[in-house]
Amino acid sequence: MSCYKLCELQCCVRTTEHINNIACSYCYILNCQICIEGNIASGKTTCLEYFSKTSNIEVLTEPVSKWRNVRGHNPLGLMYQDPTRWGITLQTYIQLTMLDQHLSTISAPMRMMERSIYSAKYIFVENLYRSGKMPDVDFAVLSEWFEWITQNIAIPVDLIVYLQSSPQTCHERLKERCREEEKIIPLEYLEAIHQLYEDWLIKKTSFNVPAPVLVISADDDLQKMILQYEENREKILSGTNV
Ligand SMILES: Nc1ncnc2c1ncn2[C@@H]1O[C@H](COP(=O)(O)OP(=O)(O)O)[C@@H](O)[C@H]1O
Ligand SMILES: O=c1ccn([C@H]2C[C@H](O)[C@@H](COP(=O)(O)O)O2)c(=O)[nH]1
Repeated sequence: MSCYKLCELQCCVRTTEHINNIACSYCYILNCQICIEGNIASGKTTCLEYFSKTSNIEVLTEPVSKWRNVRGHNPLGLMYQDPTRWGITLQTYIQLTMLDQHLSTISAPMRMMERSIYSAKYIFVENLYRSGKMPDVDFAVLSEWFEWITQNIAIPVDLIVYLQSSPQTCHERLKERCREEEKIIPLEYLEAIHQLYEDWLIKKTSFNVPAPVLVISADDDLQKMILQYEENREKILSGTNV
């Protein structure tokens, strides 16, 4: 369905632009794609659950169940047990599933998606490589795939919402969540992921940032987080950081 049709159907708008078959400013808003980024257990899924109650928003959480079970195999668990052997296996599959999510047909005027193909590469692959746990050849092959994909396929992202949390908070929440595969994650792992996120989205010194960034501090309790989401609702839903 074209954005014009979507706009007309959802909002009964028939602007001059539509009559002339070009996208009006409303159409652009109606095709907004927002990625929620942040460390492990920073509260991304909880944030998405909150916004899923808003009408006209499609929410896509990370397909973690697929990463834990692909045809009876658990690449997420294997990676945590032996990152050097299984890092490429997990990250190749994550790259595929994230691409699939980015390209899937949008079923609402606005989409909020957990992480992105960009953080899979710039944060998690990079961390495996920098920590010496991904062999050069695996990193080279994954990088070739990533570059081919991003140079040949349009992956629209309008806004990145960065849930900025301290690694200590994430470590506490991770222990509470108690996902079997993640029980062995030490604080140092979360510190490394945090640093990569900060370099990418705050300092902007490491990799290309594909969209404007809205930073929300995520160390607060759930009630305060909801207040922050409400304070930022308009910015988030209009797909801007100003
Ligand atoms: N603001 C918060 N305060 C306390 N606990 C939280 C908060 N947000 C999320 N949690 C809890 O922390 C854990 C991780 O949250 P989750 O949303 O799954 O994080 P992520 O999707 O970023 O990995 C869950 O058990 C969740 O209930
Ligand atoms: O590219 C990626 C993305 C995620 N992971 C890991 C990190 C966590 O253990 C799970 C899910 O992440 P959440 O932050 O809890 O949503 O997947 C990875 O290794 N590589």
